[in-house]
Amino acid sequence: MDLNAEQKRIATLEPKGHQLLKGVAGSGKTSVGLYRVHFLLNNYCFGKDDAILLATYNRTLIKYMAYLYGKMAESEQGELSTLFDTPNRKVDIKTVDSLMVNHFDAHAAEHKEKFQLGLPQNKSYQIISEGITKLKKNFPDVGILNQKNTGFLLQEINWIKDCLYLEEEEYQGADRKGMVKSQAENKPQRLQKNSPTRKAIFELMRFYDQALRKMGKISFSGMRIRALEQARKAPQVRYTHVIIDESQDLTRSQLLFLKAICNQKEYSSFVFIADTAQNIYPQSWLGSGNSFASIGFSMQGRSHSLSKNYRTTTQISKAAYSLIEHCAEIVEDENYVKPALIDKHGVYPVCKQFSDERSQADYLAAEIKRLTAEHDRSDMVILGRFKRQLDQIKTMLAQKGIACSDFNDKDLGFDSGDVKLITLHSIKGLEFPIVFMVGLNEGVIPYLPDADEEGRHDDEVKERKLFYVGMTRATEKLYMLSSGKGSPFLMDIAPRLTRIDSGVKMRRFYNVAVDDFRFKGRITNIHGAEEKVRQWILAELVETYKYPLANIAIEYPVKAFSKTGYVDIAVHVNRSGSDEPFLFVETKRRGHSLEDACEQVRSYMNHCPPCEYAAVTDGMSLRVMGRQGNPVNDLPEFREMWALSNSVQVFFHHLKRRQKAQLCFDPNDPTTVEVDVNGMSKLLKADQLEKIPLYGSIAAGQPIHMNSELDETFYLPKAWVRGADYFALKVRGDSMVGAGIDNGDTVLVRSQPSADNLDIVVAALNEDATLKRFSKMGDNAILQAENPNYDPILLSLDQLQILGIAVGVVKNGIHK
Ligand SMILES: Nc1ncnc2c1ncn2[C@@H]1O[C@H](COP(=O)(O)OP(=O)(O)OP(=O)(O)O)[C@@H](O)[C@H]1O
Repeated sequence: MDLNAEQKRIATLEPKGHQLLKGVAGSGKTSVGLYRVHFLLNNYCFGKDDAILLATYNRTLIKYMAYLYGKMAESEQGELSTLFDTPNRKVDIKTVDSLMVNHFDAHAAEHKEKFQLGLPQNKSYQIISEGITKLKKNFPDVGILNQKNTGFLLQEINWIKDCLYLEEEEYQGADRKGMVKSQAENKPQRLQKNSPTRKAIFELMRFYDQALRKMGKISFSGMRIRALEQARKAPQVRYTHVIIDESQDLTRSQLLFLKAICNQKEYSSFVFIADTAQNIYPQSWLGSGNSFASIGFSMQGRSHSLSKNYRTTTQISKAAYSLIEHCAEIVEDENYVKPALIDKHGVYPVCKQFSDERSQADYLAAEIKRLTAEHDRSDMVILGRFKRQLDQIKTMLAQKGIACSDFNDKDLGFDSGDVKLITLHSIKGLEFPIVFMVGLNEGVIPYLPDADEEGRHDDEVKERKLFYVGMTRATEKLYMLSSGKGSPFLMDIAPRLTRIDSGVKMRRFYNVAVDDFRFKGRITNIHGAEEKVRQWILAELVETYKYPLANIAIEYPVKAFSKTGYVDIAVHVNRSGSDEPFLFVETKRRGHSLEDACEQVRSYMNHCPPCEYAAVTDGMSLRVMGRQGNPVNDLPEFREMWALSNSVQVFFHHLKRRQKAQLCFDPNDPTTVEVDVNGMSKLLKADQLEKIPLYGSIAAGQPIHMNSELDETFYLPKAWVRGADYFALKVRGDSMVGAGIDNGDTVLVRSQPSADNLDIVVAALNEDATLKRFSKMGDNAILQAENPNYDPILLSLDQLQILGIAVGVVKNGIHK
């Protein structure tokens, strides 16, 4: 992978103080950061005390960086400096917290303290709960001191510390976006500035800290405060250049820590890499409305942006953008960068809803097994909002023989063979070819456990960003699955950019406005749940599958014995001069079982022989079957030929390649032929077709063109008959039935005077030409029929005149 010109320009800018590199997900920000390390190392790192720090958010991102660097190294042909394989004395690629922990340890040693870092969440909750009981006596009117708010209060305490509001006064005056609660529901109330509520919370923080200290413990936010103090006083290292990836998610204490360990040389530099659309943590400083100026930097004239998303396909990129494009808080942020598309086409994301976890897991298992034919399982990742969702999926998939590994396991690399399980928060910054987002349900994402209207909005924006982060991790295929009522975010993703299943053109369910309903006058229950599904399918048949509305009927009567049933939707097409039902669709309300509907529609199809396809759907799943009840992946698209009153369909079998195709044309104008190979149809016009002379019989001893052609016209795609002369011959008799060539068929023959053993040849014999299987025996030839009723013909080679070999057969005759 080569960086583009703009990326390289940014990566090799002369280091001059601080800079901001902003850009959309997948635009190569991390790649540029890595390249810049190489550039700085070779050009601005010669002093004895010079060193470079590339700071990341977590450990998995370091693994990811090694993988990205490897990709770049491949095309730089050994030019890139070694950063990962052997440690470089002058370059540190580390998580911010690991550096902070080192400083914290030094701080503890200096102060002769001993703390154990972190404590289980249930223990933290217990302490907060005790604090609430104790403080309630002093603050009886502060509603927020309620056992129901334990989780919120713990988060608030960590936020205060991460923001370094170490004095109550500072906290009392701080802007606190998104933490507003409703009194009526006995939930936390607005955290008004200079209020008893804030005083109570600050007191609770003191209580919590003391309790921890007594236990010999310290929280991560507490650790960071001490680390910063230590770095300001006695930094363990000083970096000439600091590059901070994912800086939008760092806390104030982390950012100031990095500033404290930065050297102040003439050529020192400090680069923030950020994407505000991907800010997902509530404690983050820059991502929560605070300016760079608040940490002592002015970015005016110092920012560079990257807008091309190289990671995902155009389809995934567009779908992800449609999720955020109407969210003002995201797109109106001054550092937001609008994505630009590059030409990387793939398949549309699948958006699918299930009624429960079990059916979601069944689908997931089937899809993983199907995809295993083209992908390694290590290419696949399952993303959940919560760890508990992933644990459940893991168990269910294990029952189906699919092993999954938690990505957070320390020893798990990118190329471990199992499907990986990762939470949405932990996948930040990474990428995988196939991403399954599971359990995207209402109440799960956005997850807003204790927010009221005002607070809800800010939290919801963060959750929307989290969803966006998940979507933008997929390089090739994205699945968005829900196992109950779907997340409202799914409805915000433009339906035209999603599909109801893989390999299907149908877009996922969407509501059609009642004003736009089709067949309005014939609907009995216009507001019925089933009607919504029918209107969606009708819209899809017309808009996606291109069936003219004139070819569609609803409540189509089908006589089954003495009863008449009514099919929800029937599509008819014009073939061989008459209108025939071609496709039946039964619709059910969302979540309704499809089994009965399948049975019903199959029975309709059986009582209506011309009908070739049947489909059933409840808006969540689509099942399509062929005439024999055989499953078919997708509905066929409308073919222009079906609009003609006289269209004729013939089947072409290529004898050599064993391929089949369907040709459809109007005999009055055979210079337009629709060719369908394996369900892929193409309309070919005169300049793409070759007229093939068609003979009824061939007189021996004459050049072929001396024979008289039949009136019938016969055109085939030029691509099939390139590079040789071809003619067609009408078959009379049944001598070749064993080769699939029947009386009345037409064979396509390549003119040539010789044949290989076992070719089917057209050979001049007596007065006529005959079609037989050829084999050579010394100086003789045997012409063998493919029908035991006929004897082989033996003749010497010099008696035999081969006119050509049969390469294909057109069934049904050319005319009907
Ligand atoms: N110029 C390029 N040509 C081809 N591929 C590129 C180019 N730049 C980046 N990529 C690829 O795009 C993908 C995303 O790169 P990278 O992780 O650096 O982006 P990012 O902006 O940091 O993404 P995010 O913000 O989502 O973490 C990687 O697979 C990378 O190899």
